[in-house]
Amino acid sequence: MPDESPKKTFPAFSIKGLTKVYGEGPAAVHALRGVDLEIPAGELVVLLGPSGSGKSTLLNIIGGLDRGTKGAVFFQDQDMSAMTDRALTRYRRDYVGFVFQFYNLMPSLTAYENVALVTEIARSPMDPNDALGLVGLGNRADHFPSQLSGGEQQRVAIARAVAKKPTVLFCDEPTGALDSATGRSVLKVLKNINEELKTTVLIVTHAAATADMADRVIHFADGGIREVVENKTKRNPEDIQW
Ligand SMILES: Nc1ncnc2c1ncn2[C@@H]1O[C@H](COP(=O)(O)OP(=O)(O)OP(=O)(O)O)[C@@H](O)[C@H]1O
Repeated sequence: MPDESPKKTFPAFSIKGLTKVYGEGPAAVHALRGVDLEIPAGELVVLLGPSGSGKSTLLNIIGGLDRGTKGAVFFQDQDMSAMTDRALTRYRRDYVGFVFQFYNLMPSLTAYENVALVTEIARSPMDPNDALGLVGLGNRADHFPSQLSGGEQQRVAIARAVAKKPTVLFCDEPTGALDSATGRSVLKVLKNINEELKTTVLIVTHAAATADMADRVIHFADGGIREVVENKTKRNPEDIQW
C-alpha cells in the first residue's frame, strides 16, 4: 500500500548539548558549553553576542567546517556528528553556502567567472547570470572585482554562494566591512533570497539592529544561549539603522 501520510518536515538544525573545547589541560578554551537549539527550516535567523562568545564556533560546526567535542547536531534528519569527513565535505558542497565579511573573490576573474567557479562543480546550479540578476548585478557580469564597490563585491559573493541553490546560507559578519547604507542593500539581498528561494539564512553579526529583520534572534553569551526571541513583526532592511 502506498504511504499516504504527509512527508515529515524536519527543522534545518537540531542541536543538543553541543560543547566545543579547544586545546587541553590548563590551556583549554571552552567555546561552547552545552548548546541546545532548534533552527526551523526556511527562517532568517540572526545570531548576536559579544566577541568571543562562541558564535563563529557554532557556525563552523553546523556549517560542516569543524566538529563539536560533545553533543549532537542534526541537519534535517542526519546526525552530523556521525558523518565521515567525506560526508561532511559532500554536505558542504551540496547543501551549504557561505558568505564572509571579506568577499574572497578572485581578482583576476569577472563577476560572472567568480560565480561560474562554483556552478561548474555544483549538482543542479543556477545559471551564473540568473544568480547575478538575483542580487541586482545582472548588468555587471563582465566587471572585475576592482571595478565594483564593496557592497557590489559582497553581492557577487552572495550570488556565488546561492548559485548552487544551497539549503542553508551562513553569513559571518556580511556587513562588517560596509557602511550602513551599503550594508542595508546587502541585507535586502539576503532577505530576498530567504523569501524567494526559501533558503534558511543564518546571519552572525555585531550590528544588533539587524535583529529587527529576523524571524528569530539568538542571543549568545559565554559559550551558551542567553535568550531566543521570535519576532512577531519584522522590519524591512531599508528601515534598519545602525
Ligand atoms: N582554533 C581555536 N583555538 C583556540 N581557541 C579558539 C579557537 N577558535 C576560537 N577560539 C576561542 O573560542 C572562543 C569563542 O570564539 P568564537 O570565534 O567562536 O567567538 P565569536 O563569538 O565568534 O567572536 P567574534 O565576534 O569576535 O568573532 C574564544 O575564546 C576564542 O578565543
